[in-house]
Amino acid sequence: MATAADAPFLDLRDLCVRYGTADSAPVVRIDELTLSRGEFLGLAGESGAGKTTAGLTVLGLTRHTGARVTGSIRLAGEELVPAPEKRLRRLRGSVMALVPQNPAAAFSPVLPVGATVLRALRLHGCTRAEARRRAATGLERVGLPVGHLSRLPHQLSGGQLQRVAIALASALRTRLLVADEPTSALDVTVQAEICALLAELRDAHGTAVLFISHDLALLAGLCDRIAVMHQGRVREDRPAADLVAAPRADCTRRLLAAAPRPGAAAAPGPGAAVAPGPGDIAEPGPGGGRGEEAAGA
Ligand SMILES: Nc1ncnc2c1ncn2[C@@H]1O[C@H](COP(=O)(O)OP(=O)(O)OP(=O)(O)O)[C@@H](O)[C@H]1O
Repeated sequence: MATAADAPFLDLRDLCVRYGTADSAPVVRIDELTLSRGEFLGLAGESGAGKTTAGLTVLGLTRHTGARVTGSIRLAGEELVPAPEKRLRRLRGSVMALVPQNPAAAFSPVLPVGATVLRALRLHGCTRAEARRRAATGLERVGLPVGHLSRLPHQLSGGQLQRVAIALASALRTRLLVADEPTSALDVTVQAEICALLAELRDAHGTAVLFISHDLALLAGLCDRIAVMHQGRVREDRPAADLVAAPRADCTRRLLAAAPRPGAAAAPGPGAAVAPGPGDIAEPGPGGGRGEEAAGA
């Protein structure tokens, strides 16, 4: 018999996100998507596929932009879709957090980054001394001198700021990170360092990571599984190595073809279709199945 310990850490069911009226077309419609403790799940897809909307909805952040969310998001067994804002605020930081594409937006431009870090730690129950200790350990873990905490955001590079954001997640012992294209503005070397830090965070705290990117080669090197979205739906969700070695959905093939990278995931073979296929274009009906079926796999 399944026990609570077997249950996925994050479990999305029949998740539907709409903007506008209740009968507007959904921009996200995920029948099922799960993430285990300590797992790295890549969420891939072309621009507009719904990746960011899905990630922000998990954190309860699309409510603020007028989204209508229905269905179920369970985090460690707790249902979040109808959860009060106060509860979501508490969970953000202590249990789940966002590593954004542009970390500068997460820090006040007029305060030293350390002030933001210490404030977040204090909000989540740390004493002043504990907050200072954890902030210093977090900075050390991401390889930055503690003195960087007294710098303003514009005095740090994009990669350094991203490290501070990860140091904060580490200091808060976050259990779920939604990383939304966290390395897309960084050069390849810094990108690799940030990915290594996320892996360390997983090892230190069992943090699960939902890593959003259109770059399948990057995801293949980092993630246990990859789910590929197209037009709001998950078209395939499989172990990363299998998915890049033998893509099933047309949208996956297009992503692979668009981002070949030496030494990383192989581009599809010459026979692979890269033009939109029927599985991508056809919108399955409301009772439509999961991605692999929609992709004609
Ligand atoms: N606040 C909003 N109001 C209305 N529509 C929105 C809003 N936010 C997103 N959308 C729409 O939802 C769809 C999915 O957008 P989303 O940003 O989630 O895609 P994405 O896969 O993350 O794309 P990208 O890789 O370009 O960031 C798009 O059609 C977008 O226009």
